[in-house]
Amino acid sequence: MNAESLDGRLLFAIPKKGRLHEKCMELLAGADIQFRRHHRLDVCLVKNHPMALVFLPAADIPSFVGKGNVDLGITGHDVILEAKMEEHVTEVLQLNFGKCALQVQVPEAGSIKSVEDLAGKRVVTSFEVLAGEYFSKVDDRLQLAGESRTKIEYVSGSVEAACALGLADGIVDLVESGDTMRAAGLHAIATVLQSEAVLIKANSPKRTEHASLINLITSRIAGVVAAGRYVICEYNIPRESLAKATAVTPGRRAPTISPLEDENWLAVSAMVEKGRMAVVMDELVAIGAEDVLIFNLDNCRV
Ligand SMILES: Nc1ncnc2c1ncn2[C@@H]1O[C@H](COP(=O)(O)OP(=O)(O)OP(=O)(O)O)[C@@H](O)[C@H]1O
Ligand SMILES: O=P(O)(O)OC[C@H]1O[C@H](OP(=O)(O)OP(=O)(O)O)[C@H](O)[C@@H]1O
Repeated sequence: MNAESLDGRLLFAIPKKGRLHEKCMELLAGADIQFRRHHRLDVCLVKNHPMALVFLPAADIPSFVGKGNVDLGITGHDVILEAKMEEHVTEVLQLNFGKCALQVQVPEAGSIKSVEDLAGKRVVTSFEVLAGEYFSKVDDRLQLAGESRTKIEYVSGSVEAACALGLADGIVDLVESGDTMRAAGLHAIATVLQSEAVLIKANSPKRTEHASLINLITSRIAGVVAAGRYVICEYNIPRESLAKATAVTPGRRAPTISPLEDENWLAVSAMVEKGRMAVVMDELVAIGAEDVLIFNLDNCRV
């Protein structure tokens, strides 16, 4: 592929590997962004839009978008702050995956119990900017100066091994399930920030002709994300219990209510947040609902 074939195309950056890659592939399919990625090629043309995908490390995406070389991107909120790009990009959508927390961790068995205990000692991390800012505030608060301030050291991966290897007294690393942390004999003593994957766009794009395509792609991706967040709940309810039942399933705008052949009963259909699904079903059954059905959404525009 040559540079000319990218002329006039919107550039959309996607994490090339790691935790966010697979979910991004699902989002692109759900948004009907069609492409064929040739083996080892990191740029590929989209067949059904004037767009090209660029596959990049998640950590590099904020600066490509922030500098306007790339128009749209998907990456973690954490790496946007680590790259100091929060004023150069707009987080257009939260994508409801890649959820994790950047936490200060220390050996479970050791004598360090708090951030104040750790201050002034050695901290190893892949997030040297965020860890540096965090401990700089702690050091200021404790009035630590010069050699007494916390020493932050960068490593690019396997951060959790640093304490066992004698390189660090504590680490700052991402935690999702906590399995990695526990397996390394560590526990969290503070949270620096919460993160999830986000769709970002350039605040100062090099090309301005793509605004309407950016809006179209954003709305398609928003539809796929919402489809993963909601289910459709349908049930039958005795007419006299309708008010109680619709208080449990108010829907996004309002529930759909249809008559049944039996005039004492009504059918209700409403969108429900996936995370509330089991509780909603419990409550509906307790109120007298029958035939409670849950349907997943493939896609939607809400
Ligand atoms: N355990 C996790 N759970 C959820 N999201 C995560 C997790 N680890 C990382 N992330 C998110 O994914 C982003 C990229 O992290 P990842 O470790 O996949 O990066 P990578 O260095 O590009 O890939 P790899 O680790 O394969 O080299 C992080 O900045 C964070 O936003
Ligand atoms: O709390 P958990 O669910 O165990 O997830 C946390 C781990 O996930 C990430 O690493 P990843 O597995 O992506 O590999 P990496 O160390 O190569 O970045 C992160 O750096 C932690 O090590």
